[in-house]
Amino acid sequence: MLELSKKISSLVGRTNAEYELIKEGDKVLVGFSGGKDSLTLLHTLNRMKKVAQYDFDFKAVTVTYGMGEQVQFLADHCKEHGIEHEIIDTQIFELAGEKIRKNSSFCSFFSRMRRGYLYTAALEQGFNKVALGHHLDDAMESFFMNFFYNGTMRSMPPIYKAENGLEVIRPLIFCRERQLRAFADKNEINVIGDEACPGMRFDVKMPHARATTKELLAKLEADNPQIFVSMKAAFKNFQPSTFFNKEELNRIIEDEEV
Ligand SMILES: Nc1ncnc2c1ncn2[C@@H]1O[C@H](COP(=O)(O)OP(=O)(O)OP(=O)(O)O)[C@@H](O)[C@H]1O
Repeated sequence: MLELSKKISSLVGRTNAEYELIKEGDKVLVGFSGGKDSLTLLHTLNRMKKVAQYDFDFKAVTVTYGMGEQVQFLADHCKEHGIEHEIIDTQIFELAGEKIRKNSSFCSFFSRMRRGYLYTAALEQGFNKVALGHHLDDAMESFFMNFFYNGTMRSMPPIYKAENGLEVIRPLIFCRERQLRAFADKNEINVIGDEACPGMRFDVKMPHARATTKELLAKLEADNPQIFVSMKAAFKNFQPSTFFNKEELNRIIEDEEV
């Protein structure tokens, strides 16, 4: 078994208990890109399965995009560690065609399509949960990107129910990206790169909003090393009555009148 830091295991254990992510009898399909995040997720669940008091099943699934990706080493890696694994080959890249040439939101296209394949596989094979490897840096970057560029305040919850009935879980949501990178480095595992989306493996740069947000957060953290602790606390201490949403404010007034 790979060496998993106690910090990651206990953080994931606490997140799991707090949000009831994985429970007795769950069947969890794990999105496994081969990147450091989903790799850590896979090995954390593998360990959890061995030590947890409750029984659950999981399986790793890798979606390819029809870009000539070499993913056999991921299948070999899973086999070596006794983890069930499936590769789903798709033509997402071809479908994206025009969008990628115009460089218009191809990342979200890849992500939406990939999600679709993961959901379909989960539903067809009787899984009730889909686990993704998003971490705290992802949640914060996503929040600030939406805040600064899209006019919404939204992020990535540890658990939610999709319209198709599947529950999507993010067991690493309180882990820092650097902890996950350290896990891959320490175990000398060859991981797939950190690109924000597969199209970037070719010639497209990291999307501007993401790059700017990442940089900004890194600068702020250099000034205030506790900033992620505060942001994480803020995400649990959300006070909608202090914003401008009229329905929310009306709801509060109506509640007070009752
Ligand atoms: N090709 C894929 N096949 C299956 N699941 C995937 C694939 N790509 C991403 N995922 C899942 O979606 C999650 C989020 O993907 P995204 O590309 O945003 O993450 P990432 O930060 O690059 O993560 P990773 O290091 O795991 O690649 C991943 O952690 C993984 O669980």
